[in-house]
Amino acid sequence: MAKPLVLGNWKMNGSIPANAELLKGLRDWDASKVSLGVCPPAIYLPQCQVVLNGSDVAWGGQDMSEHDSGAYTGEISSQMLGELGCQYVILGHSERRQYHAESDELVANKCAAALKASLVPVLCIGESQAEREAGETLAVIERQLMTVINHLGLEAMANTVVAYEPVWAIGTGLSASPEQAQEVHAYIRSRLGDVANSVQILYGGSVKPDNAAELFAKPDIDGALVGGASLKADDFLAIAKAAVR
Ligand SMILES: O=C[C@H](O)COP(=O)(O)O
Repeated sequence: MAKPLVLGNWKMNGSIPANAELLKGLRDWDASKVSLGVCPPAIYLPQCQVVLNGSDVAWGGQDMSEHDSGAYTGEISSQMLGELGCQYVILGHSERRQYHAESDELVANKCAAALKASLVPVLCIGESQAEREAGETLAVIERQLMTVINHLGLEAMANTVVAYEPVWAIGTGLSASPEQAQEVHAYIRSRLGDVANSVQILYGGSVKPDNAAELFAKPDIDGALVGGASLKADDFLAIAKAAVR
């Protein structure tokens, strides 16, 4: 079983002074039992690099272009994230799929570009409330996941992280129950063939210090992709401590 991983997705939050305070609270983390990382807005990546360099805490992007370079105004490339010392890049987050019309194919292309630049893609997949109510959860997961697996090949999946994020649980305070999450995580693992045990499968959606331990107690939940609760060092560290096995 891979080492647990707890990643913070700051989304479009932060400021230089607030980040300084938050990063100061995180930088002494000892990653021997649980890996920890933050994904700030891209403009704050240099600040993270300065503060976290030499620490056990990793950092990464929240998105990137599928292209290497060129006339793509507003975009950031995998190489640029690499230059800033990023280890991870979140791809296919439901907010990108919803507000920027990202398709499964585009997300698969971005995952391939990330791997080419030696970044670890954190592939986000998950169903909407309507899809869950219609009994389509596993069909949605199958479609989103298999588009990427078919594009990259199973072997390359060993260098990725998968995050199950039910859209209805994101930012709502309504986490999936440990049993609901475990069912989907086990399904994801079953589709990863020979590399299943090397892939960290994270849960995301209203993870807080008070529900993290029961989620992490499930056998196929290897950590969390944390939104709101990653903005306070104490809460984020409490979640990371709950992931210690
Ligand atoms: O990427 C993180 C997820 O969207 C979860 O966000 P949340 O913890 O604020 O619900």
